[in-house]
Amino acid sequence: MFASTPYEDIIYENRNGAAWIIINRPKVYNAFRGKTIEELIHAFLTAASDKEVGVVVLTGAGDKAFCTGGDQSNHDGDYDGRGVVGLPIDELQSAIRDIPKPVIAAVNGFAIGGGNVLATICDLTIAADTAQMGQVGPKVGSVDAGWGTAYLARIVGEKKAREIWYMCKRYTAQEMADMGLVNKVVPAAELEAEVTSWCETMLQHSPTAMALAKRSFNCDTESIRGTSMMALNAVKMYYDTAESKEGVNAFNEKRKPDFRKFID
Ligand SMILES: CC(C)(COP(=O)(O)OP(=O)(O)OC[C@H]1O[C@@H](n2cnc3c(N)ncnc32)[C@H](O)[C@@H]1OP(=O)(O)O)[C@@H](O)C(=O)NCCC(=O)NCCSC(=O)CCC(=O)c1ccccc1C(=O)O
Repeated sequence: MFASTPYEDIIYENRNGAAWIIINRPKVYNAFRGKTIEELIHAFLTAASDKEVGVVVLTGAGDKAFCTGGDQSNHDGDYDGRGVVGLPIDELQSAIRDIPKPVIAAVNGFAIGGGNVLATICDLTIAADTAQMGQVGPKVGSVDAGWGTAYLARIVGEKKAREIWYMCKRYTAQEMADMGLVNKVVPAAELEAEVTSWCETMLQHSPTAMALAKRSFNCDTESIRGTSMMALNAVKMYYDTAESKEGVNAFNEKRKPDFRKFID
């Protein structure tokens, strides 16, 4: 029996002790706006305090995308919500890291931009063989300098992390598994069953031991939270520039950006 909570941009289901949090904006490839982030924070905090929940799954609705980051149609220097850049993205990232339960990213399609950062922060990542993952920030006038860069480097190594950000290529799920960003790749039709099976295994384990393990992993990279917060304020100033806006406008106008004109 599934218990569910009504939200507008996400779906929340308790599936036998696993909270499934599903970003439900398939028309924009599960890009997030302010409301989406607020609902995701609420859902993660709900799962954190629910004694019936032992593990959390983050995924996207439909078969096209896990999450493609900020909704570019709602981005004009600020996004449309609260927080430093109009998205309380820092609070969501902290919620995923801080809840004392494992979080699995079930990557069912594109995990791009801020969506790729969410998959990076989750404890585990299981991806469909059809998924494509990568960064677009420098192509669209943005950067997650903190969790998106320094923490990514802890996972895939400095050279690969720099390649991901500087080249803005799309990688297959298998390429990301080879780099260490994905734990397992499965045929798309088997993603839900595979994730459910990992949840069932972890639900048999001691919740306190699991929580202590997660906290201890986090300790080692905690300073990156400070980098992220500082960078968010720098990114806010960057979002107000014509150079950043050129990236957003180019994406929305479906053309290549012209950044060279901003060289002094
Ligand atoms: C996902 C793509 C690679 C898919 O490409 P393709 O197959 O060619 O399809 P498209 O025609 O491009 O897209 C299909 C359809 O979806 C719409 N769409 C896709 N992504 C978005 C989006 N993010 N916002 C709005 N709409 C989107 C697209 O317009 C099409 O709609 P139609 O109506 O059919 O025309 C490709 O689409 C792609 O690269 N998308 C990513 C775009 C992007 O720029 N994402 C934002 C990156 S920046 C970001 O996420 C920052 C937000 C943030 O979290 C943050 C802020 C400040 C500091 C740190 C962070 C942080 O990242 O943590």
